[in-house]
Amino acid sequence: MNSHGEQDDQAQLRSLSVLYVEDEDEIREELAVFLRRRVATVHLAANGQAGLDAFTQYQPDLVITDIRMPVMNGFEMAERIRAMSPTIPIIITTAFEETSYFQKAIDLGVDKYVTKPLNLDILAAALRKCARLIRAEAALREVDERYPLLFRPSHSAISVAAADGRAVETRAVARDLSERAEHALQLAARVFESSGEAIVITDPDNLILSVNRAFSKLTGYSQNEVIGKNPRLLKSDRHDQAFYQQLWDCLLGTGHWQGEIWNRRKNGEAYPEWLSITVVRDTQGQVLNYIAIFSDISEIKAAMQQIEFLAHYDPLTRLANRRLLEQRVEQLIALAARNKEQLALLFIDLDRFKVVNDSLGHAAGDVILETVAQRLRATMREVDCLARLGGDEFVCVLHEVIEPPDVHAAARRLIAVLDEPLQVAGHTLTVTSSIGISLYPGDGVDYETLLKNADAAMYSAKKAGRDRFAFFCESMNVSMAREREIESALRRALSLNEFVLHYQPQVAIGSGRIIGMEALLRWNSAQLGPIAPGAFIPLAEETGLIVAIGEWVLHEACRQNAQWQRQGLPPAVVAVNLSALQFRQSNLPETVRGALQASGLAARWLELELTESLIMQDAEYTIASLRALKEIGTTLAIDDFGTGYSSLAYLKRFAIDKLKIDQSFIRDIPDDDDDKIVTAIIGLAHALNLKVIAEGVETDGQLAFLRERHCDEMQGYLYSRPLPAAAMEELLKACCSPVQ
Ligand SMILES: Nc1nc2c(ncn2[C@@H]2O[C@H](COP(=O)(O)O[C@H]3[C@@H](O)[C@H](n4cnc5c(=O)[nH]c(N)nc54)O[C@@H]3COP(=O)(O)O)[C@@H](O)[C@H]2O)c(=O)[nH]1
Repeated sequence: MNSHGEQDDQAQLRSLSVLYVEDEDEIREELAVFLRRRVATVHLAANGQAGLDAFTQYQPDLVITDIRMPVMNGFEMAERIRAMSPTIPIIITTAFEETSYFQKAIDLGVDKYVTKPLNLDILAAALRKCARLIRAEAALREVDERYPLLFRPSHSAISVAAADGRAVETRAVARDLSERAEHALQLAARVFESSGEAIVITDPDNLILSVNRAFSKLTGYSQNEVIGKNPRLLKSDRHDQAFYQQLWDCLLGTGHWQGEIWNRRKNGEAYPEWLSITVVRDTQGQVLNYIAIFSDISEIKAAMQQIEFLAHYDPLTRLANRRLLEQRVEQLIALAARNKEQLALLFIDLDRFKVVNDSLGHAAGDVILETVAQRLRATMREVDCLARLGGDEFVCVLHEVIEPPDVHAAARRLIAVLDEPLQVAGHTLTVTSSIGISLYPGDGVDYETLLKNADAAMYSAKKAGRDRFAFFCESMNVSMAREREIESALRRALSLNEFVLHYQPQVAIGSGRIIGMEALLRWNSAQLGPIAPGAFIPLAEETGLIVAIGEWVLHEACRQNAQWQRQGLPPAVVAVNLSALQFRQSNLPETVRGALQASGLAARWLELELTESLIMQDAEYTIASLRALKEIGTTLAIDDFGTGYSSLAYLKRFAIDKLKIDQSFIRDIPDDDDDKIVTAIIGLAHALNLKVIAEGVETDGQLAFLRERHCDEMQGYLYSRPLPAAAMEELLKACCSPVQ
């Protein structure tokens, strides 16, 4: 037997339960130790009757028994066991070598006869043989169950071994199945024909005798085309000679082989199949037939490949996913450590992707991500590892003799290629990116640390204005940790009622009267203390929390303003800032209407401020959205005017009422350049029939300048800082002190 078969036998043995019946205590205990090392369970009995009881109770797979024992001898016990279980292997161990004993054993269908004193090697071989018998029996049972009565071999054999290993006698024991009925054979033949699995029966020379319909369907060969041929006509080129050699060794050694194999259909297509072959032998052990049963497993394999793909790749971009990235980076780290080289991990995050995704829809977002993946692939070397972590986050790992100048160059290349405009859903968009870079081994020696540090560097690139890259340095982790802290407190702030609004008066420059006020959000965190808007509003935007927060601001500003009006205070417009994400919510008009209805505030007392850069991002969308807001009756102002790139053509089409000159232009008045810009903005607003307000007015000189240029309104510390509601109320009560 080949060693593979021996291993199979031993494995089979390890799963078996054995009943050992022996009246001599010493021998029984000694052999029990030997058996326990080889089989799963050993049941012991001291005589035939106890053995019979144990057999009924435990239903073991194999019985080893002495013959001469008190109460009931081994033959009688074996006979009764055989009556209950005709195929169970039985090994007889005895000191008696008389022929009558052998004859009796043969009549009983005993499988092995091992003489005492016991030679443990011979007993071990007998056990292995029985294990093989059990396995073959199981395989035959399987065939038998599927195709009843058709392929059942009709023999087993007994061999008798003496203590020195010499064969004493071998005889065939018939287990004749001839009584199987004619109608059962016909039934089996029908099963054969209608089986969904392909079946091939060959003769001892392995020439095809018969195939069923499923065979023809699967392979494309008709019965006539294959009868008399060797099944190797199906052979593909996917396996070497050693594979087939092993198959045949196993088949002839154990009587059975099953496994996955690639074959070829008549049309030339290779396909994988699950093949199970059984050898049918006659009573002399001569091969009668080979029966092969197989099914096409292409679909199962394709499904498995798909699962394998999904486990390691991002289905949208077909880049490696987070799991595969981690594996690859760990391999690259090991390689770099061996070769004493550096690695660079580039963490790439698209700027304001969420805004685009929310406004243009997820299908457009997917197109952007696919385009980015293509561009990254085209820009990086084949050897570099590229992955999508999820969302709009990508990672690129540069390796093989990496020095900082190479990394600079690569990062610059990536920024440039991602900056190029792309076409999505009929829009031309520019989606910039921010890149954080960590280096192995300087910034970390394991995947987790390198990724975390590159993430911190990416964050810092974003903070520095986006569309750039940054190398990691230790201080970044500190500021990132602080931001994470703020972010987690921010998620709870609304439910904890930690937000309030302050109001900054807006004043008509001509009359000096308060005509409005800007509602400005303030957060007093129970956990972190007061947090400046500049520190949490960008975070709220990045996380999307701004939508819920912004809705709260709208409701609160309207509620407060309506309440002041009900108190009889002079009516004033309340201006509320809308963030980009809020503006892109398709239900924004409903939200605004809801806030007005809930508070009872008339729409003309609510002004919505949108930044110039926001409304110019997608001007056509803006035109429609502004119109929808305008229909509600609110006024609309463009905030931070002068910092974006407005198109005059669009400005004329936007349903706006007011331009708000950015405070950066006011700050340096008098300054030649800024003076000119402010003058031009005022002129433009008036030319377009729009009001104009200057924000950040801090000095009398600035106010005088604005008054001279006929700027309509002003807002700034000169008149008042943003005030809590109670202070603003007092100011409204004191009613409009004129500007000096
Ligand atoms: N989406 C929302 N954004 C909001 C909301 N509330 C505030 N914000 C935005 O946060 C940014 C910072 O706001 P804040 O710290 O409140 O600063 C405002 C004023 O305090 C400040 N200001 C006003 N006058 C002066 C001045 O004379 N000098 C000076 N140095 N600063 C002054 O300007 C900020 C108002 O800016 P703007 O909105 O552009 O009019 C800021 O961008 C807010 O927009 C909110 O509820 N939602």
